[in-house]
Amino acid sequence: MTNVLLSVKDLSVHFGGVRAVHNVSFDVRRGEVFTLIGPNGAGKTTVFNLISRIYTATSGRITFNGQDLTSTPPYAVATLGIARTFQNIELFEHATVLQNLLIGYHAHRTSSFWSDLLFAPRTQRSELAARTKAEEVIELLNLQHYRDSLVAGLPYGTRKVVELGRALCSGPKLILLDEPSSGLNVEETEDMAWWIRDIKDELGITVLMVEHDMTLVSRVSDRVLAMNQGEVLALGSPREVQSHPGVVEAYLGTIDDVSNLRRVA
Ligand SMILES: Nc1ncnc2c1ncn2[C@@H]1O[C@H](COP(=O)(O)OP(=O)(O)OP(=O)(O)O)[C@@H](O)[C@H]1O
Repeated sequence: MTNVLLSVKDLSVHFGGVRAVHNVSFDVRRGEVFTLIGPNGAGKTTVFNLISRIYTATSGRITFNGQDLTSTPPYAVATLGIARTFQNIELFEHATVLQNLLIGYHAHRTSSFWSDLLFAPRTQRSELAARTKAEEVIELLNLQHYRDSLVAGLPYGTRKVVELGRALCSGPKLILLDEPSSGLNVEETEDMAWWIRDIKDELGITVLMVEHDMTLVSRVSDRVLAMNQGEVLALGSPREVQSHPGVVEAYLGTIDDVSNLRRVA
């Protein structure tokens, strides 16, 4: 088994005259936290949309766990073991936390209409497994207090954790986190750093993250890829990338490093 879980090679997508992503290549290794940084409009979310197959690449190749993703339909991407959270939280607002987590478990599994209708042993086993997984995630993310609360009534920071939980319930090999700290205060961002570490260390899930908060990036990332105007600027440890002259210039042009960058959402 190769050490590389996700491989992106010479990836490009152009929208009319906009080169949103241009000749981008990187590998994400199994078990690491790999983070994409870059100023607004750099192409980070577009890379996520290409991996999730929401967008189709103009050229290039994406390989996940040895399988070519380039022409895989979006629903099949999830069944291969890729889960995702969004910049704008996507949950069922009028369902409880537990119900959202159960949906997260079932969303990417196939089931038989007759088996479900008759609540056959196979369906019963699946329900039990879903419940066990949801409880495991509730425990991991400390959501016990909110298990039966409607999502609509929860504070933003808690909803963000529930969305993370929903993604974890699908049992992914790779989780894509799109700006996990956006909208969170400093304390909630610290908690998020703990969850990301736990996801990696306790669950062994590989994390690919887009993030603007450089404190969070430095705390959790094994490697960082900086992008600007659709292209790769630098790749390395958080420290190496933050002090890379091209990265500093892309962000602000004058400061010594980008460590105090925290985007106001
Ligand atoms: N569907 C689309 N149609 C046209 N242009 C697009 C589309 N999606 C993205 N773009 C353009 O591609 C460029 C990269 O956008 P993208 O959202 O990937 O940047 P980003 O690095 O994620 O920025 P941010 O940090 O602000 O979220 C932008 O110029 C954007 O306007």
